[in-house]
Amino acid sequence: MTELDLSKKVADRYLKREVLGEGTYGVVYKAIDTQTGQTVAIKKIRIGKQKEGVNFTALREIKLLKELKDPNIIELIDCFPHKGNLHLVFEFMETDLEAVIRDRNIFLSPGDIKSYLQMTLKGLAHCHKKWVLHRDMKPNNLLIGPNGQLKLADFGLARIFGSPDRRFTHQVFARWYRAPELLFGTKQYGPGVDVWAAACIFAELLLRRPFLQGSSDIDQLGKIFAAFGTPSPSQWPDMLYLPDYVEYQYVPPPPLRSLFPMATDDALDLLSKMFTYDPKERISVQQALEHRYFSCPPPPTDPEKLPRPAPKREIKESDLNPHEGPTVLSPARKSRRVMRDGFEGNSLQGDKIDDNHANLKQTVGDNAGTNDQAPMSLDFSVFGLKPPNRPTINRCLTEEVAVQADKHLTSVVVQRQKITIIEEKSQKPYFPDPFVRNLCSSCIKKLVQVHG
Ligand SMILES: Nc1ncnc2c1ncn2[C@@H]1O[C@H](COP(=O)(O)OP(=O)(O)OP(=O)(O)O)[C@@H](O)[C@H]1O
Repeated sequence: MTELDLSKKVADRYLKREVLGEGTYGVVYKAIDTQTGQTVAIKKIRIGKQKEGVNFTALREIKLLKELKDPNIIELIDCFPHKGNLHLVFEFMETDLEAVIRDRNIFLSPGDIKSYLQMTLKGLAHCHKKWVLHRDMKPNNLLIGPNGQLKLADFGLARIFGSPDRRFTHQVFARWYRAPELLFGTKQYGPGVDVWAAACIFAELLLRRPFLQGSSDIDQLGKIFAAFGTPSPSQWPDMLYLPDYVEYQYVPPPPLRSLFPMATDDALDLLSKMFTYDPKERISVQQALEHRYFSCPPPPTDPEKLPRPAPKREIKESDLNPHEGPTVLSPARKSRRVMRDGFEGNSLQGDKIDDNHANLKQTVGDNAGTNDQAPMSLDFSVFGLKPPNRPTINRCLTEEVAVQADKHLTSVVVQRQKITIIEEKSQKPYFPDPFVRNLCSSCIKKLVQVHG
């Protein structure tokens, strides 16, 4: 039997049902395994048409993932090539951690948070033991099964198929979980990148909102430094030699307690160890699991007793968590200019949001050395409102800010394409350039119409 016959035979085994969604690597279908009757999720990965057929190196690597069997890792039941696509068959999962975090009807007790973090770390520990990194940890990659078990999904895909293409809007927010060494362009990284991401998820569980919401890679580093202080070379000696290293203005670290007012001392201690700048000094997943946070009361909640989110597609806008908790604003980066000269013809709506970031990055490079005021990132909590939804393709992320800004601002002055927003009370410029930078041209027009 040829490889092709074999793959056709396997493909016939699964009865495709509805599309569950589309991710970075392709479409995911619900399906029934006709041999076992089991409901499965099939991820169809586009690998393009290749003359020599499917990419068997990728296939071989994927088969290795099949060996990664652990209660906290989603089981890769099967994989097969079919019509130029790789099909990965996974156990079907009900929901994911993002849905839990965002469902405001769910109260997460300290024991619940501990349980979710423990399951996350246990899954990671198993893979790190086998020298496999995840590289794309985020709450929607942590799936939750019918018995409350949390399982890591998309393991190793980033390595096998390359890093997710960040031009896709739905991938933009993966940067919120990226370790500083990745943001500084390191080529050599290890399990520490997953520990950092797990720390971001821990923080998100505590705050019920994403912790460090950078709008570009540069802004992401700014957010990180604002939260933990700008790292000194003695704190992280290798930092100076990283490919994309640039010096940031020094900011001292605020007390961690001020960012997580409700966390216990043990939780804060573990969090600070997971958020260590130098990846060589960062706590390992195994050490994290042995931290006293897990052995001291309260015990982690039994997975079966964890609060269950409403089925994914039934979550309504009104159920989303309001934005609460402290603000993290970015410190300025030295010697950079991010403001573009004009906005006309530079609409940044919808699926082009990330192009904006690309433009900004370009501008930074082009203007390195100028002394314009470096931007602070806009943090949505200054408006005391909910954070932006994770974007969908057609959503203008900045629109919401513009609308909220309406309530607080009195006028927008447009002068030689430079826009100043005047604050109501003080009548002084409010969030100058950096704020405007975050608005797309149509939002600016809207503001101008209202106030100008
Ligand atoms: N094993 C599974 N069981 C049930 N639903 C799943 C499973 N795997 C993925 N899904 C669903 O399919 C959809 C697409 O998933 P996929 O993992 O490809 O992308 P994503 O997680 O939405 O985004 P990204 O690619 O950026 O991680 C999501 O709604 C996801 O919840």
